[in-house]
Amino acid sequence: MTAITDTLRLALVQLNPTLGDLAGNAEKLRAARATAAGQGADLLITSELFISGYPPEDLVLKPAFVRACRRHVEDLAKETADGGPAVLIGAPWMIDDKLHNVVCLLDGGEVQAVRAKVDLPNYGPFDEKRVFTPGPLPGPIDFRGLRIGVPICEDTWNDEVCECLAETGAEILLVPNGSPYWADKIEERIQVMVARVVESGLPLVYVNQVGGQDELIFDGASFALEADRTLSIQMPQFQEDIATFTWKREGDTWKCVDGTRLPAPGLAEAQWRACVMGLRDYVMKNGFPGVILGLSGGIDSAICAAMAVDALGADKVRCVMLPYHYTASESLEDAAACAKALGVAYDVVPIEPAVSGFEAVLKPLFDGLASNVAEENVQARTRGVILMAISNKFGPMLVTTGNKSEMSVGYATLYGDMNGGFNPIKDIYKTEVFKLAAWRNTHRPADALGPEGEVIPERIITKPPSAELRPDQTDQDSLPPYDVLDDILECLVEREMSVSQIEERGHDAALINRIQNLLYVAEYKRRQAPPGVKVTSRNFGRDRRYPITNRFRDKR
Ligand SMILES: Nc1ncnc2c1ncn2[C@@H]1O[C@H](COP(=O)(O)OP(=O)(O)OC[C@H]2O[C@@H]([n+]3cccc(C(=O)O)c3)[C@H](O)[C@@H]2O)[C@@H](O)[C@H]1O
Ligand SMILES: Nc1ncnc2c1ncn2[C@@H]1O[C@H](COP(=O)(O)OP(=O)(O)OP(=O)(O)O)[C@@H](O)[C@H]1O
Ligand SMILES: NC(=O)CC[C@H](N)C(=O)O
Repeated sequence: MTAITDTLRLALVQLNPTLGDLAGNAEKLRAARATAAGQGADLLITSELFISGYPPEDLVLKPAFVRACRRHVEDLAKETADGGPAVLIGAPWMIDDKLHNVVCLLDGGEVQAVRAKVDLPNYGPFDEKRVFTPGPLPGPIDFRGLRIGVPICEDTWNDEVCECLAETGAEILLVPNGSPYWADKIEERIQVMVARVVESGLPLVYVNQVGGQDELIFDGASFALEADRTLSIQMPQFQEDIATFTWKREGDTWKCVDGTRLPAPGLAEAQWRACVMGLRDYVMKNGFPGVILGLSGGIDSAICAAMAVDALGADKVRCVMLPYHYTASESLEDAAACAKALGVAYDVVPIEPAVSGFEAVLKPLFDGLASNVAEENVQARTRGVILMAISNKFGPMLVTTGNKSEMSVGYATLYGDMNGGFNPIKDIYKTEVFKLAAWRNTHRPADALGPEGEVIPERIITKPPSAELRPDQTDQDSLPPYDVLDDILECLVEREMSVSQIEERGHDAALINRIQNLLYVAEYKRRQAPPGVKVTSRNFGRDRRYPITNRFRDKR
């Protein structure tokens, strides 16, 4: 092992670990280390809590799990006796009977140093104070003569830890992250990291996890900032990568001399790829052979089918059209055209006999009563029963297709179209669904498994949305136009604005009050809804945790 005097070959390892698959994650690390060794690396840096996967949530409250994580890290440490690259790897770790979120330096056959995370995030999707104890303010770690500062993710979102590392002699900041994606997150991260570089005067290397973990998407996009704030490395977004770069000592600072910068995708592509990655990893990591979904000829199921094909390939996606009396002939044509464009298996299963059966059974109870939402919901639930039967019989997971606008106002039937295991568009408002569908018809991301060209027939995008649960129904019979609804919802959900603030944007006060009421009342439905991909700064699920029983209404 040579001392690091003037040159450091540093491998940035952004990989997709599977939560809880300790042996699998350790194997991934071994393979990455072999690759990095081939690239001449002295040191590998991986993402936060790499051995367990991030975020492990309450799994770390199980002592057997924490012990197993440690065993795997100690085994990996022994393997560094081979004189190859050293490793910075994260793990849940007991220190003096307290559980910490740490990074270990593995080198020369041993765990050379352990650093605990100081700043435990407890907002938005994060809940770390619940399970971890904060560590003391750290000093640098001596790595073969180089003093490396290793703040862990949230430690860099405030100034204290990096300042302490700089004051105690760190020469470079190496930051393992478990930083979830949401729209415009790359810019947010870079802004925050630039502030740390300016305050500390140190170069900073930022390595993030890749992959979907339940609701959260980790988008990689690791990067490095020079001490003068130059962005010298930008790694790919939504993709695993291992890349080794050379850092040279220049005077009293370190500079990357061979950095490369890959352009990040634009917002539409990023949102699409996040939804696709979330669905793919949910399905694959939970061991499903594929997915099924009800394809209605409407836009929500069409976009979900396209995302599923991009995620898994057409041979793993089965679509079922379940027509009833109110299904327009255009819907049958559009669903068939969409299935054909995507190249998926497609069945038509009329629900009339099953709905008639329910009506006959209910007749003695409902006799003489006008038909209403009860009968409408029987249609949605009949579809749900049939789709779940296919899922049970053949094994694929049912994809749930409700967008964020519908999830907000409860415009979906419990145990009907809310059935399913996972929802790729749960955090996408309806107006964005239209835009993304049009975007995908003209763009195909490099890692998409679906075809080029129009995958969502134009008429599905242009016709008025309808649940087709009664004659001539459209969504706008009971909801305002989606651009109005979505603006009000975004103000209420993402920005927590008051009714009077929203009114100042030009919306009608009575309408805002009605939407607010629908939003609060639908909390019970959201608690029973399947999880889905988070792509905004505030999703339903991990982020927004409102009470179900709640009499508060903001009044103008
Ligand atoms: N706080 C609470 N905690 C627990 N349960 C609660 C509850 N409040 C009501 N409930 C129960 O929930 C049930 C009512 O909910 P649910 O049965 O779902 O029915 P509901 O919400 O009354 O009706 C479904 C609505 O979604 C619309 N929809 C359906 C299907 C597709 C689409 C679309 O285009 O995407 C739209 C449909 O037009 C209708 O407006 C009742 O049994 C009620 O007792
Ligand atoms: N005729 C149908 N055949 C198959 N699936 C259906 C049918 N009608 C509804 N579904 C399923 O139920 C979901 C909710 O459908 P609905 O038509 O009520 O409203 P939506 O939210 O506007 O969805 P979409 O835009 O997909 O029609 C659909 O996305 C689809 O998965
Ligand atoms: N794991 C963490 O500490 C992540 C927190 C950080 N603010 C982020 O979103 O990137």
